[in-house]
Amino acid sequence: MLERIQKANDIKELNYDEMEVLAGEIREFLIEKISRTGGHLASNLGVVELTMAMHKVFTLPQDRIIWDVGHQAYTHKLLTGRKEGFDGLRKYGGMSGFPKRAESECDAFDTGHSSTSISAGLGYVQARELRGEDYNVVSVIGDGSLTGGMAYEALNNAAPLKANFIIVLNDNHMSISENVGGMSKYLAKLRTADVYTGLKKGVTYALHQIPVAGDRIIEQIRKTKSSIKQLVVPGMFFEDMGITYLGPVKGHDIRMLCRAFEEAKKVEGPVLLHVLTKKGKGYKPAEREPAKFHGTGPFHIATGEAKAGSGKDTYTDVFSKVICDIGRKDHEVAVITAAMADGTGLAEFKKHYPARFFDVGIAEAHGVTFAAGLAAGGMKPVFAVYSSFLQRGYDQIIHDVALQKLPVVFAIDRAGLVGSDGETHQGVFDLSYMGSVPNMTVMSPKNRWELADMLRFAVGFNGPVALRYPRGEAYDGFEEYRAPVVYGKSEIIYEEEDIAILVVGHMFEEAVKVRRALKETGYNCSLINARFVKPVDTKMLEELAKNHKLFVTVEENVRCGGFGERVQGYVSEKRLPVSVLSLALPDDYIEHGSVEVLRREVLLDAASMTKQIIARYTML
Ligand SMILES: Cc1ncc(C[n+]2csc(CCOP(=O)(O)OP(=O)(O)O)c2C)c(N)n1
Ligand SMILES: CC(=O)[C@@H](O)[C@H](O)COP(=O)(O)O
Ligand SMILES: [Mg+2]
Repeated sequence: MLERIQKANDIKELNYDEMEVLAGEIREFLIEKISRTGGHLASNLGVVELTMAMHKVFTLPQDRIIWDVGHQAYTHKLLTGRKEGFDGLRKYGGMSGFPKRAESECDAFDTGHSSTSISAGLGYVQARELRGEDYNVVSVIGDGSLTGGMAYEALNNAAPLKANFIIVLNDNHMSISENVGGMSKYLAKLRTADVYTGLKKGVTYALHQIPVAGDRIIEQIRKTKSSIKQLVVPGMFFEDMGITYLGPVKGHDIRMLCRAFEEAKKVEGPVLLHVLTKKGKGYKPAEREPAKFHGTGPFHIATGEAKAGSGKDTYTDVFSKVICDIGRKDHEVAVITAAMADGTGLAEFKKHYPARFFDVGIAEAHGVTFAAGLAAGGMKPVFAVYSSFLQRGYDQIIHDVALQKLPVVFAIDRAGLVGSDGETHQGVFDLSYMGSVPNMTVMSPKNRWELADMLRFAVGFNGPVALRYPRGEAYDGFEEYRAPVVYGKSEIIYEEEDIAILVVGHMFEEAVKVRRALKETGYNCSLINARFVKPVDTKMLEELAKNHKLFVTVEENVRCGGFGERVQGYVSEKRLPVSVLSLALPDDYIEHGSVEVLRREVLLDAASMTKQIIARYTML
């Protein structure tokens, strides 16, 4: 069947029996391809039938499907003529793992971060109405993504709409790990609505049989919060807002899904179609461990075991161990994650100290202010969060944390280039956005030992601290360089003259190679581990300026607002007699690919940096 799908809408030629065969083939295809390339397996296996039904009922690219997060859009890519792209999935120059308008006209909106789909869909709907156009708009949001505040802002805004807008709630009761919170509980109730409704109808009937008193009881219940109506009409939360609720629908039954979409199309106004799916459906290891197969590297299909892995600790592993140790000794330390307990390494803390572990859902902005509240209440909160997701909390960082000088530690994981997730996930802005906040201290470790030392320093510090470290294996070189962390002080690794490399965090490993290459070519070169990006160690700059002609700053962050600009600013302001070469990321978005390849592309690999330094030095 898959052979018959060459382009968008080809699926319309298949009957339901053929579609069922196709669903099986798609699953086989996805498992086979992702076992080689890695990718988001479990979520994609869960939406095979849902995607097929949408492609059967709607016509692309006229109709617009907006995928929340977009990590589950693989079947959509397959059905829109991108089968060949799967060999290069998430590789440099290859197909993205997320929807991209630049990749296909069938991708209506670029995503990667969660909870945006209803807002974007509503925007499309209003544009359609204003321009007098005629097409369907379907936003597909998962139950995990429905924990994000933006989704509610959008539902609130969509409720009074008079025109058709279809919101699909893909409910597999999982975020990356188990979903959390009140809405998740509510959805669990809706999931069993059939049984529940039947039961309540029975209760109502029985009450009616009681002469006089029965009717009174029903009336009473009607007035209370748990009214009969609430019990017999599933989806009341949505209905009461003015959003038509349809469902729950079995998400692996193609016929039923198609019927439900046909119904949804007829509704005048916003309609929420509640679809129940199973994460990892059709691949036993993923069904058993959906969190492990949410995003996976290459694996052996027969066992589900990972193919690669050096066995070395990642920076996340180091953070995980140290924060547990800190939490064991200091009972005022509490940790927060925004639905990334596994990814940030906080799952271990949860096991040992569940009362001081908080998963706030995919709600980074709330997570920041919640941390501020914890700090104001006397706790020492550590919010472990990916760099790109923390972008969501910028105002909260300023307004709720830094303005009040509250001691919140931001353990910023996935800082720098993250690789195959691409533009939306590269953690390349945090030095700029954190550095621009008054009262914020910004630091980054050169190796695993320094991450441990800095984390202890940060937790003991009386003010907000941003501690950033990257995805991947922790560098374990230079263990002997472990001078105590002192506020605002950098660390001299090699002291010479002429050229001084001042490096931020994990780029240290690359800078060591650069210095070696420079030495081999006959240059003198000092190497300074910046440690603090804010405040910059200006005393050190003054000292270095006495016998160096060139400062080279190295950081995996955009140049704009980064460490290099801070150093350059100080040098200009004080008229220090040195040139500054800032090696950083360009003012651009960086696509997917391995970190190694991407660094070469942006000239932040050791060889390219060495060349740039020599070129600049020779010009002096
Ligand atoms: C703002 C933001 N925070 C965190 C993430 C990481 N993340 C990606 S998918 C996901 C879970 C989404 O759950 P759900 O929407 O239910 O989709 P499912 O994987 O269950 O299909 C999370 C937390 C993200 N993409 N964006
Ligand atoms: C889709 C999404 O946002 C996450 O699944 C992300 O891909 C996780 O990245 P890591 O693999 O770095 O944990
Ligand atoms: Mg889910």
